[in-house]
Amino acid sequence: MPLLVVYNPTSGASSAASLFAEHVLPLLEQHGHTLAQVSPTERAGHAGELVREFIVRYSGPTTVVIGGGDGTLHEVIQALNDAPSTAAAPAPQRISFVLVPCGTANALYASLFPPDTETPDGEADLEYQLRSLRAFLAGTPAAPLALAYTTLLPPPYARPTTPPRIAISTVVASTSLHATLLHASEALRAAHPGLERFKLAAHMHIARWYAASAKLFPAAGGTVRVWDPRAGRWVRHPASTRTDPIVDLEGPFVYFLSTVNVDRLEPRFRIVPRGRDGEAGEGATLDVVVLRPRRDPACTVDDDEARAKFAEKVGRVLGAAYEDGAHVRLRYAQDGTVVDDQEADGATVVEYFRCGGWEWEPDEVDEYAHLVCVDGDILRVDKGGKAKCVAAAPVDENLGFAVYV
Ligand SMILES: Nc1ncnc2c1ncn2[C@@H]1O[C@H](COP(=O)(O)OP(=O)(O)OP(=O)(O)O)[C@@H](O)[C@H]1O
Repeated sequence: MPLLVVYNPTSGASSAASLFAEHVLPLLEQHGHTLAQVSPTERAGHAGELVREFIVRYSGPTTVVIGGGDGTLHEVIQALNDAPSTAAAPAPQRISFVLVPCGTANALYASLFPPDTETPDGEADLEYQLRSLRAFLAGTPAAPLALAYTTLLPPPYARPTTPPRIAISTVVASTSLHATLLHASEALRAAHPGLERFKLAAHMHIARWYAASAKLFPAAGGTVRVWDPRAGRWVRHPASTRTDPIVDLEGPFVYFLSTVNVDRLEPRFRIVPRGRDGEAGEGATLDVVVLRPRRDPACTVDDDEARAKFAEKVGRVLGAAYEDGAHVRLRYAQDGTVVDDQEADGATVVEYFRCGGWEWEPDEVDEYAHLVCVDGDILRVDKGGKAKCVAAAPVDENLGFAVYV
């Protein structure tokens, strides 16, 4: 099978070039692999172009050794999906990735290879970075990746001129705080190349509420489920029945984030702690984490003071996500205090859903509610439009994307 090596020398701490020259390429050669092509990316978008050109030249199943973060993988998958299907294009084949994590967050890699809890942040050792490569060298079969397809729908009164673009994620599709902070964090990249830029951006926007409504759709043939921390299992959402399975969520929202394939967005930020525990036979699903201030019994008005008070609770929730996903256990006491106590009377602070898809309809007046993040790319819903996201799994083992684990 032809082997393409692509790495993004600018991702994360800009260490990909030396990692590949000193370790990745020598290891591949020592194991007898012939490298059909080795290409560092030269600009944004280049990784996708390189992989597209490669599979036109070498038709058939392909393995790509990819060095970068989640954004680099996203670019490749997006470019392959956007490629025009012409008679001259090769028939689609499975593409398998060897991931070499060189990015800032490396959410997919950290989820596939959860870091040792004893290892301090930022001190992942070389052997840890080579685990997907070692799996490939050992001949382990690649595991299929689920995908999420996000579409921006125009307002119902608009006459569509082009078909809506579909954005594909292997990690995250989000709105609200997460989309806003990813948008804001890009401006901080030069000054803060590490993970701290996400915390800085979160701090800047943590008191913002987002005016929107959302719907959750079940996975094929099922119902929308919600995590019950008392029972320690998924249960049917009370509003989702076999005959009427759609769950409506009214805003305002603070957090609305959905994932596939992952249980964390950074090595320690385990925001969807059940995200790697798919259940057999349930098809492709999304894990969705939602924070809505109106669930807080102390949050009865909407003014600056209420938002500032709720922001403290948001900080507590996001902090608990760094404690092995403890945020999904937090509940409100009667007075709105956030407690880690399953005997507390109130609702869970976080709503943690498992579903097949969602739809997000921002209020026209709320600019920030129009932002959608798809694996780090920021999209904007048209005024009067909606975003829709659905989960999908490869239909057979010869198609789609897979990763060596
Ligand atoms: N040679 C290049 N010069 C500048 N930008 C590049 C180059 N090659 C790729 N890029 C861009 O760099 C962006 C960031 O890469 P990537 O997402 O892999 O790293 P990261 O953001 O540090 O990691 P993560 O997404 O895991 O947080 C990519 O979206 C891509 O568009």
